[in-house]
Amino acid sequence: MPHAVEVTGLRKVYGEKRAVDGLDLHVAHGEVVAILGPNGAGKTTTVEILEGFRSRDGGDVRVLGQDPQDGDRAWRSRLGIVLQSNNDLAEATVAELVRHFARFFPDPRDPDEVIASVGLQDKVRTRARQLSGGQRRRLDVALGIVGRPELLFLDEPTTGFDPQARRSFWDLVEQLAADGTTILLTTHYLEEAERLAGRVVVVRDGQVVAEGAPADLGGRTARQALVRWTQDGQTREVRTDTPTTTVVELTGVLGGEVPGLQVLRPTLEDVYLSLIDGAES
Ligand SMILES: Nc1ncnc2c1ncn2[C@@H]1O[C@H](COP(=O)(O)OP(=O)(O)OP(=O)(O)O)[C@@H](O)[C@H]1O
Repeated sequence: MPHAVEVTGLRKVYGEKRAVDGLDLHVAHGEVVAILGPNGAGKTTTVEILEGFRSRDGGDVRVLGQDPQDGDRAWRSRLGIVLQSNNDLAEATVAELVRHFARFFPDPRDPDEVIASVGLQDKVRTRARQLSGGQRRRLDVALGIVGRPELLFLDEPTTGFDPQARRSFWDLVEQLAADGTTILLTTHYLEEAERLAGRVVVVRDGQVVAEGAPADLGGRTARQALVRWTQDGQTREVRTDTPTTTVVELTGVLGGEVPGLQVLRPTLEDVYLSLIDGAES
C-alpha cells in the first residue's frame, strides 16, 4: 500500500526566502509522526501544502494518493485538520459547532462522544467566544476529529493547554492512533513528541536534518552515558560507553553503595538542540 503521505523534494519560496528547500517526508498508514523544528523552519508551510491550503514551487506531494493541489471534496473529507480558532463562528455553542461540522462528513463520529473525549462535556451550551484559550483549542481538536479522519493533521495542538488538559489530550491522540488514524503533528514540546510519535522528523531551514524513533534520534542510544557520583565530598563524573562496568568498578572501589550515583543519557531535548544549533530563527 502506498504511504499516507509521500513528499519528495518539496520547495516553497516567499520572495528571497526558501521556506521549504527540498524536503522529503514519508508517513505510513497508521503511523504517528511528529515534525520538530525551530520557529520559521518551514513546518506550518509544509503542513499547509499537504492540506491543500498552500501552493508549492517544486517537488512531488501525494496525500492519501492524491496531489493536494487537485484535492476534491471526497478527498478532503478523509482528512482531519485542526485549524486555528475560527472567530467567525464564535457565537455558536460547542454542541452546535461540533454537530454542524459532523454534517460535512459521510461517516462522522458521534458529536456528544467527541465533545466528551476532549473534555468539554460541561461546556456544550457555552458559546465558543466564552471559552478559555485552552478550551477553545480543545474545541478545534473536536472539530478536526468529528469527521473520523483517516489522516489527522495537528499543528501545535496543545499550545495554551494546562498540564492536565495536555495529558488528557495525549490520551485522546493515543486512542485515535490505536483506532488506526494516521497522525502528523507539529509541536515545540519534546515531551509531547516523545510520548506520542513513533517517529520524529527534525526540520531546519526547510530541510529534514534528522529522523528516527524518539529513543534513537541522532544515535541517542549509542551516545555515551554520563556516570556521576560523590566521592570525598566532591561530585565526580565520567563519560563512558560501558556505564554498567563503571558502576560495578565504583562499587568495588567504594566498598558498596555509591553515594549520589546517577547514570545519565542525552535527553531528546539535548539531541534536538544539538541538531538545530545555529539554525536561523
Ligand atoms: N505567507 C508568507 N509570506 C512570506 N513569508 C512567509 C509566509 N509564511 C511563512 N513565511 C516564512 O517562511 C518561513 C517558514 O515559516 P513557517 O510558518 O512554515 O515556519 P514554522 O516552522 O511553522 O514556524 P513556527 O514554529 O514559528 O510555527 C519563515 O521564515 C516565515 O517567515
